[in-house]
Amino acid sequence: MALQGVIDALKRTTLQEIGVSFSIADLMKDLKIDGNNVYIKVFSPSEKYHDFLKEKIEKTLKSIGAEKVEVEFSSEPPSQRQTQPPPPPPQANPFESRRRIPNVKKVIAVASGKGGVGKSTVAVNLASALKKLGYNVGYLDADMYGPSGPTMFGAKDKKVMARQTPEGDKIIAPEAHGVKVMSIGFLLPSEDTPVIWRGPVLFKALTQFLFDVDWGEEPLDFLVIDLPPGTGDVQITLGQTAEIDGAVIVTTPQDVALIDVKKGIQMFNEVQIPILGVVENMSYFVCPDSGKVYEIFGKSKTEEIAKTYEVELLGKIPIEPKVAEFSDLGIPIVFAKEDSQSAKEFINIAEKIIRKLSLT
Ligand SMILES: Nc1ncnc2c1ncn2[C@@H]1O[C@H](COP(=O)(O)OP(=O)(O)OP(=O)(O)O)[C@@H](O)[C@H]1O
Repeated sequence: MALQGVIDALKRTTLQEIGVSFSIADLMKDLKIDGNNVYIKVFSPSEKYHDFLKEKIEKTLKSIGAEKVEVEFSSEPPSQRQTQPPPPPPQANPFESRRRIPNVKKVIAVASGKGGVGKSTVAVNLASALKKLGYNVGYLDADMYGPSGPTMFGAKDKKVMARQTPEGDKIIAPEAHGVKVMSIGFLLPSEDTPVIWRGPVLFKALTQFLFDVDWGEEPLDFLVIDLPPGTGDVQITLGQTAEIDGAVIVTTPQDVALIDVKKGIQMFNEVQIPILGVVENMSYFVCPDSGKVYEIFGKSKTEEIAKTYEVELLGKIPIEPKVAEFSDLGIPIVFAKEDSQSAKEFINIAEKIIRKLSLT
């Protein structure tokens, strides 16, 4: 089989079914042809798509005469240095197809390596703090598996409307506390509906969420995206499809959470999203009677980790029962109690992020 014929066939094999605009050739890291036998290595960070990609590659190559097709996967994106096959086409890096989210100046993703560390609380209050500082802000709850944003913003019962535009239908983001809010939670029939997102459906829903929301007439200064916990498909899809200006990683001082911080940092480096810094949540508790500070989860090692990975520790949020109480009432602490320690910390963190992003 001729090398060029194989490359051409792989270039023609697009992956629109899973919502991406590149072809198999764009993902290719290695290709060897021995008679009618083909060995190919492709970039695919998520195992979920391995069966789909393998089947697609086999079908393509067998249709042009291959007998044996061996497919291997790599989580490393194709590099510029590869010598075999010949230099990739201009679109070789999957991150090059990233688009800017329309009508948004700066996009911030809030992530955590582990569930339950207060990522949504931080994302909601960061958006609120930016609003309080005078910016036009949107909040996108991309936690497809457990959307809590609408509750925390007191926006659970908001109706979501759509409008037709020359670029297609747009979902209009309702407003809560002056912040434009969008969440998959708005589109589910009830809070208890289990959402089972499988590969291609997830890609499509997330892409729509990222690009088809009407955030209002004025461009947003900041869009805060609340990611699901962990380092899975949503994060990778986001990294491949949208231009994110910076990521914030939320953790708690426990060792187990910190292990996941390392994973989070590595993942953002892999998907080439700059890290703005780490926020340590539930850092300490101040006894209201004595004013004594208790480090409930033990001595924090977040600073050490941040130094090792050369990321900034943006701030430490204390455990304050009011944070949870107001969250349940649908009023972010930044709006509900601006003199609380947590609210002050959130404002400090927002100011640091504004400074960092205005430099990029
Ligand atoms: N600093 C804090 N002080 C007191 N309670 C807090 C604090 N931060 C978060 N909480 C509470 O902890 C719980 C978990 O927080 P949250 O839902 O923000 O976590 P999460 O990391 O987003 O969780 P998940 O990964 O499940 O989406 C909530 O009840 C929240 O109100």
